[in-house]
Amino acid sequence: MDIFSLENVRVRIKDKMILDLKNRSIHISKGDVIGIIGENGAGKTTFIRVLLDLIKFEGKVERNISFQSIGVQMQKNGFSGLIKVYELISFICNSSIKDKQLTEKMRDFQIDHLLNKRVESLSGGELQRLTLFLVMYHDPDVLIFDEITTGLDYQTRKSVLNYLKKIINNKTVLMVTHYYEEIEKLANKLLILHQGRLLDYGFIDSLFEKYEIFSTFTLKKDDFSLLEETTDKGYAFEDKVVVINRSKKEEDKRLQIIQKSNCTYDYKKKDFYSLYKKIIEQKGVI
Ligand SMILES: Nc1ncnc2c1ncn2[C@@H]1O[C@H](COP(=O)(O)OP(=O)(O)OP(=O)(O)O)[C@@H](O)[C@H]1O
Repeated sequence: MDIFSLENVRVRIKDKMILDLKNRSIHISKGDVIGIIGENGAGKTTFIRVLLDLIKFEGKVERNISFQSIGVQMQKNGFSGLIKVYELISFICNSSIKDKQLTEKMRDFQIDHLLNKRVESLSGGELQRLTLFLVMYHDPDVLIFDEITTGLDYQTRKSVLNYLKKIINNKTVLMVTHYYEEIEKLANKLLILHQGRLLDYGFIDSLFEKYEIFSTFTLKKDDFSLLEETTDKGYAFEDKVVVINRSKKEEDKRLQIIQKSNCTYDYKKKDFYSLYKKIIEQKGVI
């Protein structure tokens, strides 16, 4: 069953088209966990705002779910920083802060010791735990996260991700992110936007197949010459080069060369950086 379906959606602000899904239809089904990616200004937040009816758009959006069943974390949460944590919780949860069930849940999210703090004084990790608690409190069927781990340190990000992995079971999830590891860990579908246009949308495994990425080797720039005879190109990335193997046969051939030379390399079965690069390239947007 489709939870959301979009046809021909366009968002125009003044004369600028900031989301243009003309002639495109997008179906989001129950149980999909979708990573939404694209560079800054690609239209990711606008897409989410369309789903939630928070912005004026042309085209058609069907929602087979009530807004009460959607839990949303947005980049700008709109909480006043001056409000105390316990005030915010009792307001959003519509319950006394002393309620037994509420207290247990707060303990689960490790926010029970933050109740008397002002929201503005919370650390990034504390604020994200509080946000997740508020998003999850009514146990929504659909979860929408707009950069849930941005600004968190490595350790906190890891623990938020582990937590998300546990809670998203059987839920439909849309997550805007700039971190490929989040997609790798959680998502089964990918939606790629670029300058307001949809570049592709589909199951991650199908996209890797469609764009012929079987695996990748990442080498230091100086070592790329070793593989130059086996490929016409690599994707430069910081001081490294990524080489895409289109098949197991190509992987084996290159692995032999790499191992003979003793150079250091990284191997990835699902390299989202290469997938994104290839999609951008094939759609002619660079
Ligand atoms: N209210 C607005 N008025 C004018 N332009 C807007 C408005 N909202 C968004 N835009 C523009 O629309 C484009 C898409 O914005 P959006 O926030 O959807 O991008 P994004 O992909 O979420 O970006 P980021 O990764 O930086 O959060 C941007 O160029 C942005 O400046």
